[in-house]
Amino acid sequence: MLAVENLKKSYHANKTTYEVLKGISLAVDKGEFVAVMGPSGSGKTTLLNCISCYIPADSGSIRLDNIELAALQEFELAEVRIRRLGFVFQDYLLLDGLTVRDNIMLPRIIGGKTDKGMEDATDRLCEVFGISPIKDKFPAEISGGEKQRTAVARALINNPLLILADEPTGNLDSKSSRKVINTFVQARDSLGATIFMVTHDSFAASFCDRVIILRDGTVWRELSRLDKMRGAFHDELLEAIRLMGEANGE
Ligand SMILES: Nc1ncnc2c1ncn2[C@@H]1O[C@H](COP(=O)(O)OP(=O)(O)OP(=O)(O)O)[C@@H](O)[C@H]1O
Repeated sequence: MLAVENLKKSYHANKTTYEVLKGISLAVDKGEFVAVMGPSGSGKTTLLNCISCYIPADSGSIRLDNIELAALQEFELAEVRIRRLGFVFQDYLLLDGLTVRDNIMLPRIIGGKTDKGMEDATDRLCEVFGISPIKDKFPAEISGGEKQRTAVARALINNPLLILADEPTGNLDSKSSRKVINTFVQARDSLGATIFMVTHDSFAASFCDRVIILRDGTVWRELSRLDKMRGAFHDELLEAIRLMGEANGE
């Protein structure tokens, strides 16, 4: 589904070059829910922005369903963003002037696919995520959890190959965070969605199938949940984070 190989990216500021991604390789399989963690400055957002086609990498390869993104022209990358990727942001980014239903349909409208199928797909997503009763409301009239479910439904409307989520649990408490993560788990289990999520939140990450930990622009460690209980996987993540802190002399 997603294959990243030896990805490198530097920023240049004040005549200095900052090497941020130093040869990242990773893969995400169809139907997997994968988290990327790592200390501040380890390159998580830069990696996500490269996969999102927002910034070009310096070298290396990103293949999405066997399409090499580096080989695409700008207009083709825009097509990938609109049709092949779904995005979920920390602040939901719903449009205040549109109803829940219209917000969900928006990527499809932007992509020019305004057929009858769009309405059916929207209604189906509203049902899956339990937001049918509020679909004619506006964002100001719904709860935080309902906004997040709307945002995840919107990310799924074009049947994307991959959902990219940037800190979706942000500063939420663990109860709200759990509701958000349940929405992703439901998207994976009911709709076969593939999800790649950047997070600082080990609790949220402990619901994932796999967690990739970055350190200083490289993949430091990958942990798979396999058949472990969530709590045991959370402990394993906390221990890995502690070990990384020790290795950093913290
Ligand atoms: N546009 C830019 N120009 C110069 N340096 C940048 C730019 N964007 C990011 N950086 C630097 O690259 C490094 C990695 O940034 P990035 O945002 O990818 O890290 P991160 O792991 O997502 O951090 P955080 O957890 O704090 O969000 C940081 O040292 C940052 O200062």
